[in-house]
Amino acid sequence: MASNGKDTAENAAKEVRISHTRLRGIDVMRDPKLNKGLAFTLEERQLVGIHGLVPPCFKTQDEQVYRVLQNFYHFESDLDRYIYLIGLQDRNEKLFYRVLTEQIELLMPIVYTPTVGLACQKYGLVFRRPRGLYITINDLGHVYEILCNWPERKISVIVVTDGERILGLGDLGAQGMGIPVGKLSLYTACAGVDPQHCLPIVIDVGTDNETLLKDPLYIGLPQKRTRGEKYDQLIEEFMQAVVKRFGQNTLIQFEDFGNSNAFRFLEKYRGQYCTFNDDIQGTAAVAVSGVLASLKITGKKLSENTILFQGAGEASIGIAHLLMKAMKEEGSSEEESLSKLWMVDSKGLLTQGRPSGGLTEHKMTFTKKYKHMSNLEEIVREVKPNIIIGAAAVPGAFTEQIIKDMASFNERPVIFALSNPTSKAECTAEQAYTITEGRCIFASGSPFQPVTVNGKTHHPGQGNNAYIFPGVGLAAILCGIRHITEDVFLATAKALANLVQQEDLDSGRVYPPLTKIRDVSASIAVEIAKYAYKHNMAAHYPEPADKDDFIRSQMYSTDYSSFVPDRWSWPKL
Ligand SMILES: O=C([O-])CC(=O)C(=O)O
Ligand SMILES: [Mg+2]
Repeated sequence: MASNGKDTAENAAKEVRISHTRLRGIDVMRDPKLNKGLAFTLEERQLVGIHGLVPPCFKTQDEQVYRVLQNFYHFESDLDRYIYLIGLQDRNEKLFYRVLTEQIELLMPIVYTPTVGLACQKYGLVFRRPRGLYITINDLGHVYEILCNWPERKISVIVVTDGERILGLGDLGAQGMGIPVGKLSLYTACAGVDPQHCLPIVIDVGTDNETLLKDPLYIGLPQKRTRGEKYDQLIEEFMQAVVKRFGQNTLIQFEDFGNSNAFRFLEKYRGQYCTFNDDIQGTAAVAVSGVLASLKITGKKLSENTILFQGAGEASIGIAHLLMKAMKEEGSSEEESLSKLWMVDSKGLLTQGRPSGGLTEHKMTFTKKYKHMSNLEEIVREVKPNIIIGAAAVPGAFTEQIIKDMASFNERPVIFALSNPTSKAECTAEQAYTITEGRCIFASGSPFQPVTVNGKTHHPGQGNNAYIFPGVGLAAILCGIRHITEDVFLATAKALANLVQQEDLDSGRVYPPLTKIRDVSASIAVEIAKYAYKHNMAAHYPEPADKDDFIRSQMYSTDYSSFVPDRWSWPKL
């Protein structure tokens, strides 16, 4: 794997990275990609003309990391920590990624869920420097020109949102920008995708959030959402413009779109572009992986489980379809698989012709010929699931009674409270472990602290798509995968489940620890690369013989580059 940037003799002996730039003087320090702060050597300070602009002392990157962490701990609120870290990202990118990579467990809850959710809600206040690209409905007909304004020419991955369903927090309009920014930080921290090749984008078509519309600090178009044909035209123009500007192989990740748009665009674009929807497919892969790993504890076959979903939106529908695929591989018929998957939405159990209505096409697949019930506690008692999955952002939906009942008809009940951020979780880790007396297999979308019950400490796993998109994306970029199929996500779910160790299972975790996420993402990328070449899905040739070596060698290094005199790239003085 790429070096973690420690300033050791061992690293010094490795290749020296060289910065080529025509910038000189203060501009070098103002460029976060080049800036090294106090780590510029005396020679470099003289060479680029910043001697005297930096205090006369020299620090290693290790020493800088120490200072960053001291600052980090000094702040009292997570929002302040978020602002500090984004500030660091704006000043010194290598240092930011070095700290994020090394301290992923500590910092991921800040740059990602849950704090990023709060940051989006307060984006007007948090806003310092713009990051990412804003394309509005008023730019219809000019999207390509806006993409051309982006300073980088080579872009490998775009995360795009229209802000309509930010985590479980609802419509945050243009303030949803925090999400693509956070997701792309993880592309780099978890999978080593060069930050220069990442582009966060907000499609701003307005917001229906009345509070934001009245908020003088709101950063987006202060108008109601444009929907219908004009909106679709903008998305269509955007997709075409991306390919025109950055090429056919640019990976476009849809993130936090509203339900019907998310499904529509996935169907429309999946066969045409290199694209996926993280909330449908990424979440599906991570949840299915958790379920597959849980089988190692329960000793059951997948198809022997009855699975109940609280929610019938992007996540639940995506998970259910991927589970069906996995059950099919196990030998179950479609009918048998469907009989194991039960769904509840805000109007109750999905039953055929239910009086409360509200059955969209996607939900229809999962309706049962069954009496109609609307109370989740009642439904749980009736259906007696082995696995219960919450993904509707209804905090507290898994009541004490539900958790108790799950523990009464299962030796090891599987309880996944996947809604984000933490405030939207269906139950807390503490509730799940204490009420089931430590017997449950628990995972949550946002992080929870370990819980000790009867002297045994349980480490809840984080069933978050962060385990999926960086690795899948890295493989897609490096192999030039044309279209990302459902099979890729099933292969990813299996690859992730296979990385779960016995010691993880023993500590109650159906995911590898977050501290290993960089290695996990690389391993997933290797598996997907093998899969892609085997199934003729990769456009980049020649096929690398040693995919492990190839993938890991391409990962971004957080080591500083050196500035050396370069008679070709330096202007005459
Ligand atoms: O961002 C996250 O933590 C997971 C996710 O995609 C969502 O909740 O929408
Ligand atoms: Mg999302």
